[in-house]
Amino acid sequence: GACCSYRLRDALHPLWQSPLTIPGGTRQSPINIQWRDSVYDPFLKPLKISYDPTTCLHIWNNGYSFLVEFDDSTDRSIIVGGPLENQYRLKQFHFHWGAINDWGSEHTVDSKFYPAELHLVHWNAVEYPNFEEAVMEGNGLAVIGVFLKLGARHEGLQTLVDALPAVRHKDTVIEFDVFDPSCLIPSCPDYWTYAGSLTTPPLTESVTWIIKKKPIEVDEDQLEAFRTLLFTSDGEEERRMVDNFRPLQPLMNRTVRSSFH
Ligand SMILES: NS(=O)(=O)c1c(F)c(F)c(-n2cc(CC3CCCCC3)nn2)c(F)c1F
Ligand SMILES: [Zn+2]
Repeated sequence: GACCSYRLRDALHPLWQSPLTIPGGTRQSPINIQWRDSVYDPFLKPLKISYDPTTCLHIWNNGYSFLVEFDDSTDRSIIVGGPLENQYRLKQFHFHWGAINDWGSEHTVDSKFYPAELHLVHWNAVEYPNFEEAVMEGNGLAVIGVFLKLGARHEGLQTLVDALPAVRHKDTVIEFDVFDPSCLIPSCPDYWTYAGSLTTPPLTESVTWIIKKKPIEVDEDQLEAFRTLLFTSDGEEERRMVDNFRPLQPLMNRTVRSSFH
């Protein structure tokens, strides 16, 4: 009947083609972070981040976002502490952004969107043999989320922006051999944390999310540079890579904890 076709049409988001809500999903991402409902947890440790810039490998356009990938064959770029029981290895980082500055982030804070959001994806190499297996386990991944807001030009981001024309089309890649992503993470230690999922296929419920309270500032030209990328391969009809964020998911029976009062 009309109702179920409406639900089905509504659930198949054009970008992902797969259902937007995972049947039986109880810890899906992204979510709205209601600041006053977050619970201060005094037992949360500071997050320790140690990246080796020479583990950077390449930038590639995978048709959802542009990913900067790292050599995760050793423990040279890791995070530990915070809400995490183990240390996690950096695998890649990427961004989500909007067609205009009014939206673009995946998480929201008190229902406010930022124009973009950075995700640094790490996996639990203590307990699992590789990233692909870790993606399927409840404590397999840890993703640091950093909001981007419109403001001053970000010099560290500019080296990335300068490389984007070379990965304009889907499935293009360029070598990117030295980059320290900690320059993209605010020095303020405050974060929220909650149990969630990948926001792209396979949408598995394997992510401990660590969302930094403080955004980084980037300027209009840098956001516009993201919007010059394409979802499409060379030779296909061009579709601009914008609005590559998943809609908000129900909080269900979850509490967001804060590392700060
Ligand atoms: N937004 S997010 O939640 O931070 C986020 C992530 F956490 C990810 F892990 C990925 N991810 C997806 C794959 C394909 C793999 C292909 C082989 C099977 C495992 C997935 N590689 N990394 C991702 F694309 C993404 F957007
Ligand atoms: Zn992401």
